[in-house]
Amino acid sequence: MLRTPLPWLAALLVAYLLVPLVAFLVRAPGQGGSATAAPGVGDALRTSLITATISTAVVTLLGVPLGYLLARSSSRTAGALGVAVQLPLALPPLMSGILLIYLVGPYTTIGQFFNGALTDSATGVVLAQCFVAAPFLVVSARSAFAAVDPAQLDVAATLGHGTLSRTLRVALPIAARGIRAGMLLAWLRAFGEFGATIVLAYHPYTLPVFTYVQFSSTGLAATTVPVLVTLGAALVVLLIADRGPARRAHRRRPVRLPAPRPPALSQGPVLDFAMAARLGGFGLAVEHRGAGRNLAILGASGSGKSATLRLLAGVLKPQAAEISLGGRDLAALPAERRGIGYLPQHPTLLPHLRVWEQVTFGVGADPALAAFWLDRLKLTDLADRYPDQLSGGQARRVGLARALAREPRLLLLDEPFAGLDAPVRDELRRLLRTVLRETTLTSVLVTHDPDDAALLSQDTLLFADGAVLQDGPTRAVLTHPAGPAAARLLGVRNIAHGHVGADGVLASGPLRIALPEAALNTPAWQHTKAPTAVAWCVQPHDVRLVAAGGTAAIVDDVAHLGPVAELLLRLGGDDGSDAIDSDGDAIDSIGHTVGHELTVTVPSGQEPEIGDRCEVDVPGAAVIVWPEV
Ligand SMILES: Nc1ncnc2c1ncn2[C@@H]1O[C@H](COP(=O)(O)OP(=O)(O)OP(=O)(O)O)[C@@H](O)[C@H]1O
Repeated sequence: MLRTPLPWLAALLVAYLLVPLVAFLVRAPGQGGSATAAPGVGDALRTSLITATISTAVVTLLGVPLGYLLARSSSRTAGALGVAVQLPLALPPLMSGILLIYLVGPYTTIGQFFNGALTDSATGVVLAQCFVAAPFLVVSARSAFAAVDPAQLDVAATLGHGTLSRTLRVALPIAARGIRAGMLLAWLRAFGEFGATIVLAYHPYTLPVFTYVQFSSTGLAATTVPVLVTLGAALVVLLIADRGPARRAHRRRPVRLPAPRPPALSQGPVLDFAMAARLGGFGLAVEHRGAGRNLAILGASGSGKSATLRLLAGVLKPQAAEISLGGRDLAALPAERRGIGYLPQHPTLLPHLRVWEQVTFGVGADPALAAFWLDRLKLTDLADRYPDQLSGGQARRVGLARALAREPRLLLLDEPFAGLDAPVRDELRRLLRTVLRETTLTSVLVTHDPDDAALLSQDTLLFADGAVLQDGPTRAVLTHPAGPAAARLLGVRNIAHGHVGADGVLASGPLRIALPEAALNTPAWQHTKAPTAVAWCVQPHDVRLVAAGGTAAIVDDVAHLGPVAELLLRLGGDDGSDAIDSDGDAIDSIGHTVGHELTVTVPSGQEPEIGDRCEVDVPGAAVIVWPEV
């Protein structure tokens, strides 16, 4: 028994559409004699086939650019235009014909210019068909172009392709399926057009007009042949369209790779930039003065990391920008002339190209160099594959090979490991580290993971809400974050508030930590006077469990993380001292006996049980303190 009414509803519509056809086909043989009563059917068929094909060609030629422009523009004019061009769909075709009379009728300027040849002629038939069929093509083309990922066009720009080349080699092939569907609809609509045609061009007869004339002069029986012919022609076109282009892989020969050539090694140029941009309500201002060749940008989601890369790539318009790469000003150049390799967040391989065609897609890409990178990135065996035959990690590697095959001066990588599982991520990270070391490439890597920064950069820039929090050598940034927000971005677990007394002792909840002289001998402390309100942090692996002489704590949780166990300790036991939550803000402990929480890691096997009492020591040398502002 069917549990849903959906099949019934669908079956009802199918029956409604097909039963008249079946009834006609059942009765048609009995009216076979009427075939001789339709002597003009051949001419009408020819007229319909020719005019429908010409109309489809015309609306395709004009409608594809219109669909492209409508899809790419978000202006109000484009929106209004998009609605207006669909008007013929809403009008009864007869009225469309009447409207056309006002444009090309024999008494209009255009009509007189052509001596009335635009009506009652094959040209008139084409004009009528174009009017009613064009919206089908425009709407299909617009949706097809709207589905093209703008990042694919951005990447093509960074690969050296100008506007026309991007349209023809990226947007058009990707939208081709939708455009083909639109062409089919337009052809069928033109082939079946009656209302506008009969007003604008009664002669020469098209099949629908011929059928109508037969019906009104001789009766139903005389329509059998024209209806059969119309059905046959439409069926043939539908079958041809349904077959589509032959499966691409079967048509192409296997790729023969040229002998590989390694990249020429030269010292990577120094990158400096200062840029400002506005994205809707989001403002971005970022500056970096490079020391190392490889920069990592770390920041929370939505902080402006990808926007920074897009500004560097030249695919996002800045309010102001200075970008100097080895002393050369990039900001004045369009994306296609910046000589940049850009890997956006999502793989942006072109669905119609095989791996080999992808990696040689860039303008000026050297096939020998492409072959080298295919080999180095372990892609040689995949050279014949299409993107939908690759895994996520393989697709990222192809994107990387494509960027490298043009020998870029600067490589921009937007979260290249996002969404990959741990082994694939580790392999790709190792490969990338090797590539950066071997090529002396200058690079900017956007990531959420401090480990990526540690492995793949010499400089790190921390980012929050569109502004720079900290910029400096990676080792210094990772070990000495400039403030609690920077520490939080780097994944530091124990961040809290407290006071440093004149004796240099940090008091925070029940903890008393003697700070070394060096911790307070920094520029940040020069204008402060004890006792000073501070924020502070310590890494879990720096905190020690001690047998005696430490701060009392209770084990609240134990997580086993392979070689180490991570403990969540509640400090102060049950003495009711001020509590500090995990974000570092003091919270009222009235009614609770919760102490200051601390996360600690110990070698696996040495961890206590949940609920155990223990004592902890926080070494002053491992603590970072920042005066509260
Ligand atoms: N085309 C746009 N129009 C309006 N706002 C935008 C546009 N693109 C990005 N934004 C906004 O700009 C801000 C920064 O976006 P961006 O993509 O640079 O963030 P991100 O740091 O890379 O984040 P994630 O790590 O999640 O990728 C976000 O608030 C986002 O909503």
